Amino acid sequence: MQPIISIKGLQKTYASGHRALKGVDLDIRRGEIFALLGPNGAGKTTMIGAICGLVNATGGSVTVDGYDNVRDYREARARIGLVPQELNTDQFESVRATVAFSRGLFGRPRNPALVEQVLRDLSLWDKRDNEIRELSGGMKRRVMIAKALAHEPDILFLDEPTAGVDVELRRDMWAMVRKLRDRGVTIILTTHYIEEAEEMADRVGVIIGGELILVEETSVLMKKLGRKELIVQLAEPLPAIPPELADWHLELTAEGRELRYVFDRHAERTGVPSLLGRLRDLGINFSDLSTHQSSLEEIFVDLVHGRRAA
Ligand SMILES: Nc1ncnc2c1ncn2[C@@H]1O[C@H](COP(=O)(O)OP(=O)(O)OP(=O)(O)O)[C@@H](O)[C@H]1O
Repeated sequence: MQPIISIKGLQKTYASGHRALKGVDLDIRRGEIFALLGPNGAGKTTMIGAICGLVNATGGSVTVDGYDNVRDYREARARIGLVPQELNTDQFESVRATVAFSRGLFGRPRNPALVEQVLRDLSLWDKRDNEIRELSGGMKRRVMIAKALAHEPDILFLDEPTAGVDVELRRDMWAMVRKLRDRGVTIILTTHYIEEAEEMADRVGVIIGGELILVEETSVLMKKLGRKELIVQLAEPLPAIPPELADWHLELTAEGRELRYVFDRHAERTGVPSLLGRLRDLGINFSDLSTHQSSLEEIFVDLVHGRRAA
């Protein structure tokens, strides 16, 4: 199937000279939930802006459902709903009018029943006549989503949808995202949280320093990220790893005082009990054991180094 969004060599250099996107290639599949994961300043918002035509790319191209997002801007943009990180709406307007107006902006005919449905889906119906400024922060976020959905887009972008929201809103947000996906809407969200990507996304892209360094099915990525390290502090230093321990592919560090074993924390058999049993059989005593789970930051660093080495 033809991808719904096709990004080729996308570049953005800001007037300051900062290269926020360094040639990104990516195809978004029709109907998937795609999470763009990366630390602060990685280029996530710039990338969304460049796809939606809000940021002028300095190189490359983007097609949305076959429409070039510069040449055929209106056609491309009409297919996209965008929920930005920041609130950008008239604070004195009512909730219902805001959402209905947004539909009109895309040249869609009036459809009060649809606006009602969108407001109900987002638990905003009771607030329909309130002015935006009277709403709580969480409610305002919901309005931004309603606004993005008012013209029935095929693609929804959510820029850090759960940054600073409470548990209830987060849960509602995910329920809504799943419902939209079931209706065939393609969803692209940005996040700092690996757990969020794990829970929600079909695929994950990792962006660092303006480069998309990895795109992977979530299940495959989680396997890679599930690596954990066991460190065995030895009572007596070893000159070398005994051949009887070859199966575990250990590393001997700290001048022979530590054995390091990397395992998959999701695996049914981690190999840890058998390793400890074998150490005992070989008469290798240890003074302490500790485990270490890679943090997202370390994983990012590893990915970047791995890429440089390659
Ligand atoms: N208008 C601008 N002018 C100059 N530099 C900018 C501009 N907008 C963003 N940048 C820079 O481009 C880089 C990428 O910013 P961007 O907002 O895309 O990152 P992000 O991954 O969305 O970060 P965050 O997770 O913090 O939202 C950052 O270094 C940022 O300072």
